[in-house]
Amino acid sequence: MPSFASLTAVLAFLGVVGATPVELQKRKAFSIGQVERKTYIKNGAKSVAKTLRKYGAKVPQNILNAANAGPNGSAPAVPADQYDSLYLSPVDVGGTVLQLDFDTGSADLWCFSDLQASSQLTGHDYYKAVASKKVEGASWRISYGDGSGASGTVYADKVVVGGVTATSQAVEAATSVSTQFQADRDTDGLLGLSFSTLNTVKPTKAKTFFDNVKDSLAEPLFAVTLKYHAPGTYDFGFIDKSKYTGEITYIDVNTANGWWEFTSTGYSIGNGATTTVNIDGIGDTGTTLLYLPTAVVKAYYAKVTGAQNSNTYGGWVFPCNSAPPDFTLVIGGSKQTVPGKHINYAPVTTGSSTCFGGIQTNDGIGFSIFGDIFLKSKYVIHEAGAKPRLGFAQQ
Ligand SMILES: Cc1noc(C)c1CN(C)Cc1cc2n(n1)CCN(c1cc(N)ncn1)C2
Repeated sequence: MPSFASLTAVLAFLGVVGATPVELQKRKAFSIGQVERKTYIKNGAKSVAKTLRKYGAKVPQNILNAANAGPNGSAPAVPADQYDSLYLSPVDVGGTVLQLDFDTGSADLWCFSDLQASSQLTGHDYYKAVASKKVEGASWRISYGDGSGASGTVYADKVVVGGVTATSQAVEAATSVSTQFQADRDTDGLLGLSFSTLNTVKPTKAKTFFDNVKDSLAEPLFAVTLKYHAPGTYDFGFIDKSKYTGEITYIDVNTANGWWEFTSTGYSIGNGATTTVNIDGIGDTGTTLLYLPTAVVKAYYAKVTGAQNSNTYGGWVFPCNSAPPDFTLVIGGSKQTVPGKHINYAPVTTGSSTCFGGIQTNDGIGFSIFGDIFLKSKYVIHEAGAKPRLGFAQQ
């Protein structure tokens, strides 16, 4: 049985030989102009990188460099107050720079806008909605765990974060925001970095900024460096070796609920022994504190002098001059330690000698939340792709 190659050769030969002399004379020399496809990748290395990613393969650094892939970018994450209750990053939204709270626990990019009553805009920068950019028929409404929320309409506009541009990002312009956001003159809106399945735009969900830009980045990832009482960064498209020490430990993410959800397999307090227990939770930069199962929280505060679970203050408190112990979570087999001083969150009221704990129970939430108290000592890589995963390293 002749091989496919030999058959092909024969057919090719017949193609020419099969033409009679008259037909040969009829054939004029001609060329077909090639029309460049818009999506044609001019850069071979970029094409190789795209193919490797498509099939879940790691892209070697030399190919990444040759692909001069990018644009990558970095934005600062600046504490909004002295207690790191939230972090704000500058974002160019349709030509105005707004201070947005990058939130890996939600998927809406929404902002204060000139569609709101002007009384709600005092002290804010806000998005100038342009009628020609309106997404007709689209609306959004979001509520957060603390009861705050906002709602409005949708515009397609250019958004730039640290030099990385989404040319047609769904910008969710607020027509109304809750009293908590009206009282907070620092936050001009949020930039969601969870999975786009959590987006609230109707009738058609919108994509997050990261989903819109990830294929243009050198690598489909962003890395979060929140810091204790100091500015950190959100890096897009690259891993910055100067921002962490030791090894990166990766863990697979369960995306079924739209979050960066994973399971820790245990914990320890101070220099104590490790307790093996599965703790399912979400990485969430938009949540200030670290919310854990009641048994874990009780075990922790048993080691803090004067700690009590206060009805008055709605959570675990202790004397501000206590020295709470370190707290360690086991993630992907590695020990991820939170320094004790990070767990002294803030005085319960200004000037009080009673402080509110950075670790609180996840009662009523249904899962744990690894919020800023946990994150601000870590370098956390959020990698998209066929199998999204998180990478953890010590800062
Ligand atoms: C001021 C101030 N300082 O700290 C906060 C919080 C505020 C309140 N102020 C209105 C600011 C505020 C309230 C929220 N945010 N920002 C972020 C979104 N929220 C989330 C996100 C998420 N992933 N998970 C739970 N909630 C609630």
